[in-house]
Amino acid sequence: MNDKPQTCFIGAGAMAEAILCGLLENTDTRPHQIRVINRTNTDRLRELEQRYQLLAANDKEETIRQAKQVILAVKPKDMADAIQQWGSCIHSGQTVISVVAGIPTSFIESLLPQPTAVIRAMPNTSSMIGRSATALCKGQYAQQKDLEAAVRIFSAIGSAIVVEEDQMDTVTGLSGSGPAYIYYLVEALEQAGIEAGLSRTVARELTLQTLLGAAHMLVETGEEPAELRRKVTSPGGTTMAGLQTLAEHRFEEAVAEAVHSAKKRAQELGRSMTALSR
Ligand SMILES: NC(=O)C1=CN([C@@H]2O[C@H](COP(=O)(O)OP(=O)(O)OC[C@H]3O[C@@H](n4cnc5c(N)ncnc54)[C@H](O)[C@@H]3O)[C@@H](O)[C@H]2O)C=CC1
Ligand SMILES: O=C(O)[C@@H]1CCC=N1
Repeated sequence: MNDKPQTCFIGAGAMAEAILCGLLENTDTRPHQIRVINRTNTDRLRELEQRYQLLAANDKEETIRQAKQVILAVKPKDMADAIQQWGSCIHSGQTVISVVAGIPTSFIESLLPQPTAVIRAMPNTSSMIGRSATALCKGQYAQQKDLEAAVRIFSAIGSAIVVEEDQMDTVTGLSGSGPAYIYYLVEALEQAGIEAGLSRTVARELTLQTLLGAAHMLVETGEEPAELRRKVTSPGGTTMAGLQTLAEHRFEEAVAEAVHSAKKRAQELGRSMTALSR
């Protein structure tokens, strides 16, 4: 068995786990081909290694050097430190894939010792079950084949779509953060059901199946969401009353503002990093 790491994660948090779990479940990547490195939390590393049967990265520098892909999955504020700490082990024969919100490929390239292929990706936590919506773009040294290899990785954990880098912050606000908006909606629906007299179990079951049914309707019928919404809404009926209340509470504006605020935050994170490196 060739024990050389194919993929080395720098950062052992929720996102690294979601991606590695997806890779193991949905591709032919084997546990011995993955290594994970973090800063200090060895308990967390042992937990991931045990849970997914990974080999430990005993010599961290050598592990990074040997990996075909290095996936950067640290918090944006830790990015500069992480690249300073590990960047000297990264070389031009590798591809660096960053899932870090807001951080431009040019920033990563500028801190690496050699011109290196950098791919920026924005997945979401549904990678855990092979259902991420990921958008990707490439930096100045990455070739089409590097982008395609990254697309293959993320296609294995959901859908993967290539965009221009100037769209990545918008993507972050929409599909990177998106699962949280949906969970918030689920919480709100459930809570409303409970307050109106349903048991928690009944409210949960009805909410989840409604969410799943609506998602499948969108995918399987291919109809426009507005058209599907129209079909639920009988004139003078119950849905119309509910939708009117949502409109009165400026539902659409609230969602648009949420995406916009998340995008703005991604831009701020990017700018603060770029300023730090000057
Ligand atoms: N959570 C999400 O839904 C998504 C997160 N992202 C991005 O993924 C990145 C990671 O997010 P999470 O996994 O949620 O964060 P997290 O806080 O759960 O994990 C971050 C990990 O980085 C490690 N770390 C920090 N500094 C390090 C260093 N110098 N060397 C090695 N490891 C270091 C920490 O020990 C920790 O294990 C963030 O940049 C975020 O923007 C992207 C898409 C979705
Ligand atoms: O909240 C965050 O910053 C990360 C990026 C996209 C989703 N979660």
